[in-house]
Amino acid sequence: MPAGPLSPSRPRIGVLALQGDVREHLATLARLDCDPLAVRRPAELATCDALVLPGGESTTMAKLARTFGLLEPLRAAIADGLPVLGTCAGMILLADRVLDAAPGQETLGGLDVTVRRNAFGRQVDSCEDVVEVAGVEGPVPAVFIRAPWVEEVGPDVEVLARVGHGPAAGRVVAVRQGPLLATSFHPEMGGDDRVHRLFRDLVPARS
Ligand SMILES: NC(=O)CC[C@H](N)C(=O)O
Repeated sequence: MPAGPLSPSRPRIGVLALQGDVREHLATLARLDCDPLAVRRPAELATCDALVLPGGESTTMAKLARTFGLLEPLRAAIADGLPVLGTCAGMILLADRVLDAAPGQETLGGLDVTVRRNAFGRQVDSCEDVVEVAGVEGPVPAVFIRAPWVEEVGPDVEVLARVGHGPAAGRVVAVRQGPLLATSFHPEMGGDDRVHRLFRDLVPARS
């Protein structure tokens, strides 16, 4: 479904389009009942009912967000309760605390978690797995690419998924805090829309 006019019921869901796997998220959102929009400017962000922070490189995205004058508007929108889905680098951008951050690396924050960048180590730079995600029926395909994991969660954060087996078994890879949802993996690459649907369901209908 291509981006169309705003309707009373179809929320506009933006994808931060500075770097990373923007197209995959837009394609996934286009299959849901919403109006997807690539967001590069504060004026575009202001029209969104929700936002996806894609996977890519969190340091680059944060620098570009500052260059494009988006860093403060994004922080303000999150503080104001904008529903946000952060995947992989997007999870890092949402995190309040980052371990193994690049020197001077900035985040948007809002999600009361500590994440570790590139946590799975070099041997498992990228891998495909399945995880059980609370709120989704049955296993969800999970593509991990130089992925972070969540090391600590604050009291208001709900753990939605953990790695099921292997050396990283038990590591937290999906969380939710109110309207903020974050995954270590790339749900937009697994050919499965259910994590995006879970997020879509957090977005209030337009009034
Ligand atoms: N696939 C990804 O988004 C990788 C995230 C990347 N390692 C970072 O630190 O931003």
